[in-house]
Amino acid sequence: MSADMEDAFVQAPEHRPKMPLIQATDVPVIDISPMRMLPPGNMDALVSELSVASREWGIFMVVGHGIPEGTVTRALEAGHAFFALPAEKKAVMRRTEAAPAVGYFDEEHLQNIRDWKEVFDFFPHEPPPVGEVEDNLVFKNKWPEEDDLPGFRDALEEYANSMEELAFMLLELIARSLNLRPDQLHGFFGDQTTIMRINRYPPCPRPDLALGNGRHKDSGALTILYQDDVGGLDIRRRFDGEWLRVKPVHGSFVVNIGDLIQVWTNDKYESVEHRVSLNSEKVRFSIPYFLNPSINTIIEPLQEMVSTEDPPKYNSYNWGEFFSTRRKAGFKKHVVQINTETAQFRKQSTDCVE
Ligand SMILES: O=C(O)CCC(=O)C(=O)O
Ligand SMILES: [Fe+2]
Repeated sequence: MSADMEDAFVQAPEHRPKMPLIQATDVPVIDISPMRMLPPGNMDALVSELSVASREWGIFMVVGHGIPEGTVTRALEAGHAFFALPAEKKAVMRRTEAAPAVGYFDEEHLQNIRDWKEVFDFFPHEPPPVGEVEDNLVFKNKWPEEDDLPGFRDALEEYANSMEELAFMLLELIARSLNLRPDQLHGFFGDQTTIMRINRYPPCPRPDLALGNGRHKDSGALTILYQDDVGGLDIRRRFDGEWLRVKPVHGSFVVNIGDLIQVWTNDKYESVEHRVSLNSEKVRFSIPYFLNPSINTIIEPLQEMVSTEDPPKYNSYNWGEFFSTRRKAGFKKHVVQINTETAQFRKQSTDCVE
């Protein structure tokens, strides 16, 4: 199809980016500094801003988070150094079909089409093994040798610790905005399966045909994303399906409401569909932190979020099984696409009438 790019990367015509994109100028930017004051400042305004952003957008940016710029710079520099390693060093850390959870990878297939990117993933807390079943994921990080990349692991762990603190602050704000106990969501994250990732999107000869990340919704609880100033993150506007570019805001993090919050809130908050567009000149880096619950969590709408007038819109599902299927599905192209969307657990209208 294209002389300078393999067909594996080519998106179906309806999913190709149509340039130029509209800039999303009004994605909410939320200053969370009242959360960090001792004693905490008045949070009412903050909680209601967050509620509107989560309800209407499913995505917002946070500033006033208190994370030192140096923490971000060190993680970013570590990422640059990692991808500059010789291919044979990266190959040692490569995801394998038997252990497709974390490590280095450059063949992820979101929506069964290859993404134009390379990634390094790790678990900030290695989760306990799932059990005896042979088919299960191996939860073991694959770090480079310290001699090859001095300070790499420290820089990423420092960044992950900051993200964890921020993630728990956001969970508290979300809980407050739903009139739940401030720590009500915290209990889901005991043996968390959170993943941190560094994405490197190289310049692409055909940004009109390929994507750095195919369209998707994040399946965990929350994603906190650093993006550099190149730009490429696009979100899909709900009311008309139009794709908009999220302009990078220096010093901010992008927060995505994930599918789990959508299910827990029985659709009061909704995750946002997004993707990454490419360009032919610049390398782009981003660092997502995917806050995921404990492996054996049963996911279903929270009792407090349902009523006789608003019955549960989702069937229960097991996070570990879903997580494992989704990680495995993205490992390669399948003849028949595997359904790894949270939407598969939505009750059909006939299920509701029991
Ligand atoms: O690189 C980005 O801006 C977004 C990445 C993303 O959506 C993901 O890794 O899930
Ligand atoms: Fe994403």
